[in-house]
Amino acid sequence: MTVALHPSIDNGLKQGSGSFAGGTLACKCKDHQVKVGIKGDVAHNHACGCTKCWKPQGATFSVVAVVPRQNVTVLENGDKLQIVDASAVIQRHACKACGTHMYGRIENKNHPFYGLDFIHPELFQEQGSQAPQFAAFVSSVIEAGVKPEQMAGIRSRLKEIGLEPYDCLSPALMDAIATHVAKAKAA
Ligand SMILES: N[C@@H](CCC(=O)N[C@@H](CS)C(=O)NCC(=O)O)C(=O)O
Ligand SMILES: [Zn+2]
Ligand SMILES: [Zn+2]
Repeated sequence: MTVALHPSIDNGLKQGSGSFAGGTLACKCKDHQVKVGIKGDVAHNHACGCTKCWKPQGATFSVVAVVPRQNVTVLENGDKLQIVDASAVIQRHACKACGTHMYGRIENKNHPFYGLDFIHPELFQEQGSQAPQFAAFVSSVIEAGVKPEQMAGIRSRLKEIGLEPYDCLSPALMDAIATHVAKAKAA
């Protein structure tokens, strides 16, 4: 049996259209769904193995991407949203009823990723947004109960579908963070 990573990637990556104009994210409630409007395509879409990012039932990884915060608008039933952990760097706004994380926001203006919100593209009602590009925080799945001896199979399955596994973020994003830190220190 192949390793289950996440339902949106287990059958292979579905490439984005390259011209996704944005759409609506909907939570998993049967009625009074929380709906969040997103302008434009997502960026840096990736699988995340950390324990903080929201995953659908049974998934080992989250699939999460960023969009500029000004491109995110709560459209319907925003009264159902609550912040999961106000002390976290990323304040994840989740539906109180079904638990789905609708967007995660960084309020610390000095953070390297300030200005970007984190969203889960599988919640789009529309098709065509950017496909995942890599896998991050892969070793962290052990913290959620995966056995260390399962890791070789998980990493090889990620590679097989085209997602390079990293135990923090991708080199490009780690470089971006370090560049921000270096500039802040120099200032
Ligand atoms: N090993 C930790 C890693 C958590 C972590 O650092 N997650 C990254 C990727 S989402 C992060 O930037 N977290 C900031 C936050 O959750 O606010 C875990 O699995 O809980
Ligand atoms: Zn809901
Ligand atoms: Zn994460």
